[in-house]
Amino acid sequence: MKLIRALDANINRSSEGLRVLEDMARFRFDHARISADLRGVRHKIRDLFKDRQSLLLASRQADRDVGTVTSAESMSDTRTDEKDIVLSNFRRVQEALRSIEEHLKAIGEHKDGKYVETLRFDTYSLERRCLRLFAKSFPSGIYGILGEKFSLGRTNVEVARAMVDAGIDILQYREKVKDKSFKEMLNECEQIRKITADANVPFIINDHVAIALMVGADGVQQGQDDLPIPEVKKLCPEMMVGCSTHSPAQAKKAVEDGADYIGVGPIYTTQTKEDVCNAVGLSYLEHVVATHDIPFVAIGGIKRHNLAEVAAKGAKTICLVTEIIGADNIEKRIKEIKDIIGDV
Ligand SMILES: Cc1ncc(COP(=O)(O)OP(=O)(O)O)c(N)n1
Ligand SMILES: Cc1nc(C(=O)O)sc1CCOP(=O)(O)O
Ligand SMILES: [Mg+2]
Repeated sequence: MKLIRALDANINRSSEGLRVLEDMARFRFDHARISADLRGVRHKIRDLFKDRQSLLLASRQADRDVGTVTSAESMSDTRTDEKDIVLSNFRRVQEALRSIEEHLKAIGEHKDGKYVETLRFDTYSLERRCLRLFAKSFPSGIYGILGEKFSLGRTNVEVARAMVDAGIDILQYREKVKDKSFKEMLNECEQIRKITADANVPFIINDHVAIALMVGADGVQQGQDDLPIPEVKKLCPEMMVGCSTHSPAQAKKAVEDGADYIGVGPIYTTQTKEDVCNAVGLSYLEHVVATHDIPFVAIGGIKRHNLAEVAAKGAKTICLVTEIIGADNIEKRIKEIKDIIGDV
């Protein structure tokens, strides 16, 4: 009976921890999928013991639990940091599942013990997914975009390395060279993923959702003629999904669709993008600043000579494509840009 009592306590402990995590994913991060997956683990534990409910209840003797004093005096009630709450609840759940596993084995229920072990492993990957939610914030500063056509003969990987070394704040892989295969792009993105991950620089992939998933990118960029944002969010629930917009109506729709950030442009005339619409000017930027809370990046024709006016309008993240990748000395160019932004 004493072993059953330990099982009962740990089933409750794991369920309580999972419920806290579920609510955190659901209400704090609006993340339906992670919340549902956590609920799935909780239900699987309950289902495993549903035929043993009366035995578990009969074993329960909370008033005689020698551990209640210690747990009431523990530091858990002083936790305030959200990440700390997530981490400690995962610990709690994993320890409880481990205890359930061992006690099931001790009463000869090896198969069930093994099953609980798989649930514990599930919680490790859920923990990684939850922690990524805290990292999903859009940086301010310089947004760099790669593209070999404009890189003066340097490879995307070489340019990425130079940009990261110079302190780029966020980097997008955008390769429009027609004769580059998916395999080649994947290979480049794998290398750039490593460079950006080591330097803690968010890495976004333009257009190609599959490549973004395969390399574990931090985000994916979609334009008006690319995939619908709600569908991409379903495919990449833990990534930042950026939507390129060129008008107030498109910005409104992107926000409604659940984009994590929007591109706002082209502010000035640009030759870098084919079939681009006319420059929208600073007025569209002003509209976004005045109307929306969503993070955004100003883009299109931005150079050193007009950068200050873009920043002065309230753009906190600014993208310069050819001004950076077309520079002979990328490190020097990024430093010049940082100096201009720093002065605004
Ligand atoms: C940050 C950012 N903003 C806008 C775009 C343009 O995206 P899209 O309209 O899909 O055009 P292509 O880049 O695919 O030619 C972007 N890539 N990044
Ligand atoms: C890729 C892209 N998207 C744009 C948009 O307005 O959506 S403008 C653009 C190209 C910007 O390049 P440059 O800084 O060299 O002008
Ligand atoms: Mg696109």
